[in-house]
Amino acid sequence: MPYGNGIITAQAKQPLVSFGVISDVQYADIPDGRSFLGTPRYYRNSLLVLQKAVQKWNERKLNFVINFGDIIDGFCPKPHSLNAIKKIVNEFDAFDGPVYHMIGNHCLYNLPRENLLPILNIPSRDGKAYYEFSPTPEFRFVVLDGYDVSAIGWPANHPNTIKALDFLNEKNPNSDKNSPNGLVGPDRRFLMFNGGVGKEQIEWLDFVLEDATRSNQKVVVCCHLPLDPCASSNEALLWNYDEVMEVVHRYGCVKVCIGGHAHKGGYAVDSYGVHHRVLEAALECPPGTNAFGCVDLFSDGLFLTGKDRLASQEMVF
Ligand SMILES: Nc1ccn([C@@H]2O[C@H](COP(=O)(O)O)[C@@H](O)[C@H]2O)c(=O)n1
Ligand SMILES: O=P(O)(O)OC[C@H](O)CO
Repeated sequence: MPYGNGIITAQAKQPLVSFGVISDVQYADIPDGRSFLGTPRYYRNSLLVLQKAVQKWNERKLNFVINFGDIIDGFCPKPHSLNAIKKIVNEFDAFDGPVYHMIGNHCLYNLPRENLLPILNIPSRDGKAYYEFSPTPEFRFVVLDGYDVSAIGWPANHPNTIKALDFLNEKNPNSDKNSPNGLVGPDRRFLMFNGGVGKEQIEWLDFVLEDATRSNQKVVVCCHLPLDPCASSNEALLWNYDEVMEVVHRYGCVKVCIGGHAHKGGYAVDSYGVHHRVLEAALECPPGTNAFGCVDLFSDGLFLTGKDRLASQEMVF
């Protein structure tokens, strides 16, 4: 039995569905490097981490997989971006079931939305990348577009680019808008490599959660950018995580929020009992180690079985 002594194990039930998770693969065919703060990044090894993940997900015959974004790294030489993304999408496609992708900042450093979304098979209208799916009648999964209002990915003259640049100018006094210098606490999220959820998406979220509540469904919210300061570094948070969480808390149906982007990962339960899990990055796995997970979803909780650097976690709803 792979699980601990929690309630889920004690009931020894069959999961409703089981799914794979991975985040921040950030593949590039370039030598190893480091983040701005000096953390090692293994750009080529992340491909091996993904291959190992797909092998495990197939062995376990999981129902679907969710990729939490940043499929390739911003340092990927731009003439190679398209091939690098296709290479990683092909690796995901070796999984024997549906794969749900979401966009991260590094995806958008490489390709504009209009080219990226079809490759990632993200259902889209006007370049927007939020959607939902229901793999079992009891649950809905909402995938948010955290770069809806963003200074990256949209054409330079797009209203969302202009809105994002105005917002950054208002919130971040540094000339390098990726620098959090002088910003305090969660205000350190007002960085160019983050983004926000726009008004139309907020309204859509409200509609979906109201509908889920009426249909007696529970909801898992997925977003590349984390939604809770206690589960993430301040620098990685969604610009308007507070506004999104206000909508989430209006309804009791959201049980879990899962994200990536903050590479060292995290976990917290907020004051409304919503679980927040930020996944450890595949990119930061030294060769020979891994970071991916298999999630068993039950009506009253889930169990995330993590591999190596991705911590296991039981969440009871
Ligand atoms: N504390 C920080 C973190 C980042 N930056 C800037 O963001 C860029 C990307 O950072 P990575 O961690 O992904 O390497 C980096 O080049 C810096 O411009 C920062 O200023 N302060
Ligand atoms: O994935 P990156 O390079 O955008 O890094 C994000 C940072 O970890 C957020 O603090």
